[in-house]
Amino acid sequence: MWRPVSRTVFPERLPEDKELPAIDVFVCTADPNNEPTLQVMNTVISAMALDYPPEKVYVYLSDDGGCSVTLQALTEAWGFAKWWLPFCKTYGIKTGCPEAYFSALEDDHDDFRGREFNEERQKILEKYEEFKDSVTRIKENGRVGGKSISINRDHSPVIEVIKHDNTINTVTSDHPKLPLLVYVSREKRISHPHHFKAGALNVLLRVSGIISNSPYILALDCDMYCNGKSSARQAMCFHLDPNISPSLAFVQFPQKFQNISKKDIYDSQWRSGYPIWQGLDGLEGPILSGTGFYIKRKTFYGSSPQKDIDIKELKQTFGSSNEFVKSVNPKYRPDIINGEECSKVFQQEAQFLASCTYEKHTKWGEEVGFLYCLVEDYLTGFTLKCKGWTAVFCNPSRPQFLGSPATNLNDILVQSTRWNLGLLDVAFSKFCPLIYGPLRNMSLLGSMCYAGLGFMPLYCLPVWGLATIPQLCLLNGIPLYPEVSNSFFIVVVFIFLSALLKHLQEILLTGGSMQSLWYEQRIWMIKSVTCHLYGTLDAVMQKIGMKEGSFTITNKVDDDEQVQQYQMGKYDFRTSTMFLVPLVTLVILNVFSLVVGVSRVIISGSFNEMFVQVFLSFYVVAMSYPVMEGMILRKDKGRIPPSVTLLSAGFTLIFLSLGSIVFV
Ligand SMILES: O=c1ccn([C@@H]2O[C@H](COP(=O)(O)OP(=O)(O)O[C@H]3O[C@H](CO)[C@@H](O)[C@H](O)[C@H]3O)[C@@H](O)[C@H]2O)c(=O)[nH]1
Ligand SMILES: [Mn+2]
Repeated sequence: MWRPVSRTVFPERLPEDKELPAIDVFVCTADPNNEPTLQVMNTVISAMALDYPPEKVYVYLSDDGGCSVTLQALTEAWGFAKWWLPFCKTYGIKTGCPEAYFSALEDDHDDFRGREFNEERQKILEKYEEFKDSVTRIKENGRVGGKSISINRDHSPVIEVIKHDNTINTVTSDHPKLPLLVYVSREKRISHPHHFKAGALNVLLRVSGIISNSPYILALDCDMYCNGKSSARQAMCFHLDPNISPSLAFVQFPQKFQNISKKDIYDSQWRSGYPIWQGLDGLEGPILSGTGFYIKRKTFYGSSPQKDIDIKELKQTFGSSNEFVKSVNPKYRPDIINGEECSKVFQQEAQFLASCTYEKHTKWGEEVGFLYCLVEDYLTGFTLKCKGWTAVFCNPSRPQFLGSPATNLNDILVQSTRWNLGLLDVAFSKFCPLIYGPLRNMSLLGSMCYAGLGFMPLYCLPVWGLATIPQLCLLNGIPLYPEVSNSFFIVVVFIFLSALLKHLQEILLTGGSMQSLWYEQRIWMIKSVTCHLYGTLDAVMQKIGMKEGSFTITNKVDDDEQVQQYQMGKYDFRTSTMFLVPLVTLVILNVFSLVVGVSRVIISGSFNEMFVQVFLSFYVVAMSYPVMEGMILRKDKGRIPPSVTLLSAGFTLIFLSLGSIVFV
């Protein structure tokens, strides 16, 4: 049964601080050119500032770019955190993210706090400015030829405990307790596959295993900062609840975004997603969504809630590190946190665990850790459910994690193509949710939700069909749908309206406006005919071995002009011809079929039998107004280049000739 669940937590009922379990926070970054270093550091600092005993928080930054710039900036971040954390604590600042706090995105009512606070705030602001300057300087120095920072794709592992302080457990006013901060850059060799984010997370799982081995892990993308400080305690309300805890794998918070424009023309908030997460919470739990989740470490070690790890096969499964194998026992407390210096032996072991050959002949990425594919979150979460683990969806009114949305069409389409490829790749593998799910512990409804997402890229087929076949038939005088006077006409109207009204209902229930319907329908159509199509083609090519999947990092650098256009609700068509041509071709085809169709209806009086087809062309044309505007009226940089229009007109001609061959 579909039973959407809303949850409330009571953190005041948690046990005392000294009884709370430790948490390892994993932050991933991969490219300082596309992922602004300052933003990454803000995410790290916001995680350090979580409202949780600092000696029980260990923050790990994985740097897949292997850039010394990131390491240097992290050291600076640690220096700033020494000021920032006590300030947040003393004054109960609601967000631990300094950038959000100082840029007044935050609603901490500072005006009412008095002089002492204002002086202190000013001092911290100066420290923050100094920190920002030093990050800028570090980046300037790191640029090659004044351009971009070079990504090191061939290097040995680098693991550094940013500050390991023996006084970590003592508190004095000038020596605040800070969470341990660790920089991890795994070994990269061009000849070795590195499995993208999942590979990075698995290295973090191992390295953290011999440093802190915390029973819970919070994973964060580098652009998703902790907007609230209480997420850890909120998550523990579930993880420590004896009624659900034994089978509970993770607590997922929604991915929410700041600065979404009013019109949200690219549906960056992905509105349709979270009602499904809530519904799934009534079954086995929400889909794992890559970032903002607190997960039990044990779930990564291949066991099910009822069955423990097979001790005999430890080394075949986890690789040959004795230290790591010891850590698979949740009770194991590594030496480093008992106050020992970060020894040479430890360094060697950590480097071994982060080397690119470590996983050879082990089950990492296949059965343990994050599973290797482009959508590691979706697949890992799915297999956990199949083993009998459950999850909960925690969606408090104050968003606990906030990211920056993609603000231009190109970023949206590139990102979505990658997801589509990844999803379809899973859907067509042995993990096909419709088969693998029901054969294991998953309910049919739960499996169908996973399948709905996994097979989503195939939407390109019906959408392409609806955007071409009725139109070509109309042009060739072939009626496809019931006549208006036919009683079956009502069925067509019912199907069309019910789909539209269902979407409208979702929008209105989630605080959107009537207008949002058009924006969301439009971007859905744009995605269906472009990135769903390319994702599907990529998946097919990958299956037959003609192409290898790759993880193009989503750009996180905002271009001011693009942001302005986005905020005004203007589409930015500066994207590749590959994305524009299918879109423009379909628009031209529909305009043509509308004009000819209407003329034909008037001349031949066939309104009755051709109504639905004329209406479909009209609907597509009406939806595509911004595309036509981009082709004809706009003269700015974000318009559709005439060369694309010309090329698309050529493709339309091909369609028309094909249509007249097939349908005549
Ligand atoms: O080789 C890689 C590639 C990516 N990343 C990191 O992975 C995160 C997500 O990458 P991003 O480019 O932001 O991709 P998105 O499409 O925005 O990410 C969504 O989709 C991913 C794959 O499904 C999920 O892992 C993410 O959590 C989810 O936010 C970022 O922190 C990256 O730095 C790495 O560490 N190594
Ligand atoms: Mn992202």
